[in-house]
Amino acid sequence: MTHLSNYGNDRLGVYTFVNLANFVQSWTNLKLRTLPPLQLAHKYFDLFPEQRDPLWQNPCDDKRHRDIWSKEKTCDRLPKFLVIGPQKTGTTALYLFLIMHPSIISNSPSPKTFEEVQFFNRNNYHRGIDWYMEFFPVPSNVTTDFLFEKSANYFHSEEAPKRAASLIPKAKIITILIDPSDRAYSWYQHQRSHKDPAALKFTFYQVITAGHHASAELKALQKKCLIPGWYATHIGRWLAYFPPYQLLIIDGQQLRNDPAIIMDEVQKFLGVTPHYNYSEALTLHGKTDFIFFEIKPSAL
Ligand SMILES: Nc1ncnc2c1ncn2[C@@H]1O[C@H](COP(=O)(O)OS(=O)(=O)O)[C@@H](OP(=O)(O)O)[C@H]1O
Repeated sequence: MTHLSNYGNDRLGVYTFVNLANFVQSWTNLKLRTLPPLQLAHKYFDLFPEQRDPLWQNPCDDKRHRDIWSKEKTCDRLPKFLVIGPQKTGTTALYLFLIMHPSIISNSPSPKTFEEVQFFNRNNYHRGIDWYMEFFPVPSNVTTDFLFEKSANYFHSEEAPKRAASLIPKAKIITILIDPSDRAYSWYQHQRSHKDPAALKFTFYQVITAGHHASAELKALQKKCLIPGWYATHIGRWLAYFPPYQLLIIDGQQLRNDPAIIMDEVQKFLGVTPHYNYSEALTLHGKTDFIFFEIKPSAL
């Protein structure tokens, strides 16, 4: 985009390239050849395969980019923080608590990806940032409104940290951890309840103890079950792209037992205003397996 706008509409650019080509042709033995645009693109990506995967940056971070971007567009429709998972640690509970806050606004749900946008980890990324920003409202107050997105598979994604850091480098990152064996078991039960044929076929014991000689199906299930639990590896990857003060690790057990204290910590970490009184707003009814709460207007 930048190159097209810089050179395509720029007469000096065309002049420079024509003369450069003439110069090379006259003074070297290099044979210059060209191809139709599509074939040229294929050729280029054959030569530089690492450049097939784009890395989107915030168009508003550079004045030159901002100047050539459409006036109808804004960069304010990007999240200020991400809840990255991992799955089965209480991310839905945290999401529901967060959206109780008057200044915290989630993305609209994606019908295709079970409500989560899953932009940074999957091929949705290739749909581009306009596609992503469509999920977010234009904030009524850029300073005080906190847009966010929860995609629980970002946590263990190889690509997500690098891509997120490129587009939203100042974003805060929230992760929840529980005992990885509890997480794995909860995930396995989740798969069974969703009638995953492999999870229905094998016991949890078989899944976690499968060795080299196990069937490909069982090994694949084991990977999906256990890999998100390699907490140090995944957090290390996020920390390679985000400074530690932008990362909040929540104890999932405490979130379950004492959500108001955790939500106070989250508010402080985000720097969100006004302070929302979760102690008043959340009325837990003794059961920890499900989320029960009442929203009290007096909480503000
Ligand atoms: N308030 C609160 N705090 C912490 N944890 C809670 C809370 N409420 C529910 N849960 C438990 O969270 C588990 C589901 O986690 P997720 O919402 O992350 O699952 S998912 O990835 O979105 O499918 C799921 O765990 P399991 O019951 O062990 O499967 C829920 O019981």
